Amino acid sequence: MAGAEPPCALIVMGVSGSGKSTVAEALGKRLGWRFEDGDSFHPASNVAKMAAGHPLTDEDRWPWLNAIADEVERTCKADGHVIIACSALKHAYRDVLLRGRDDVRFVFLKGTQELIADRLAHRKGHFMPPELLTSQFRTLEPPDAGEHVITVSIDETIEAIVDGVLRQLKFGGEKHKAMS
Ligand SMILES: Nc1ncnc2c1ncn2[C@@H]1O[C@H](COP(=O)(O)OP(=O)(O)O)[C@@H](O)[C@H]1O
Ligand SMILES: O=C(O)[C@H](O)[C@@H](O)[C@H](O)[C@H](O)COP(=O)(O)O
Repeated sequence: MAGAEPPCALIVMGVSGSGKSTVAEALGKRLGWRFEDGDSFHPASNVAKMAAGHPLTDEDRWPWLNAIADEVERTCKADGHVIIACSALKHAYRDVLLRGRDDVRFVFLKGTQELIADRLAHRKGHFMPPELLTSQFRTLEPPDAGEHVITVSIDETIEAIVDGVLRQLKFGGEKHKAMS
């Protein structure tokens, strides 16, 4: 079950605009872990579809999720560490990402649609149209405690969010700096 072992991978999850890329990158810097943006694992067809304002289907998402799961598996098998930003909206998606591993932890960025819509309205240079936020919330199945998830409110500064995650992970950045 996820969470029984010290993590080799963290997956920062939540709807579009919840702050996954920003938080995951900052967390990666603090931990000395490699950061990967899940967006870069999408086939071009998925990006084009979202950019045109259409939500992805499960069929669109399986290959993308499997590509991210491959990356997690490769890293953990090589005794590396990685932090990945990936929406991981449904329970079934998170199961695909985990592949039964117990050394991968999810970090759920929780916030209201109102706050996230406001952030998306100000985000520049991203393919994802803010109009897809409603469908993201409709698709979202918030993780439950059995998924060993760390849940943090996004209504904080990035630094406070990162501190909160590290506290809940029960380690500070220093100890893990050399482990990337
Ligand atoms: N805690 C925060 N406080 C203020 N702005 C934030 C915070 N987290 C993210 N942002 C901003 O919100 C927007 C969405 O964040 P981003 O990391 O791109 O989200 P995601 O990767 O989940 O789509 C960006 O413009 C980012 O700078
Ligand atoms: O499953 C999905 O519908 C998409 O993957 C979506 O959840 C993801 O968020 C996009 O890649 C947009 O990118 P941002 O999350 O960075 O806005």
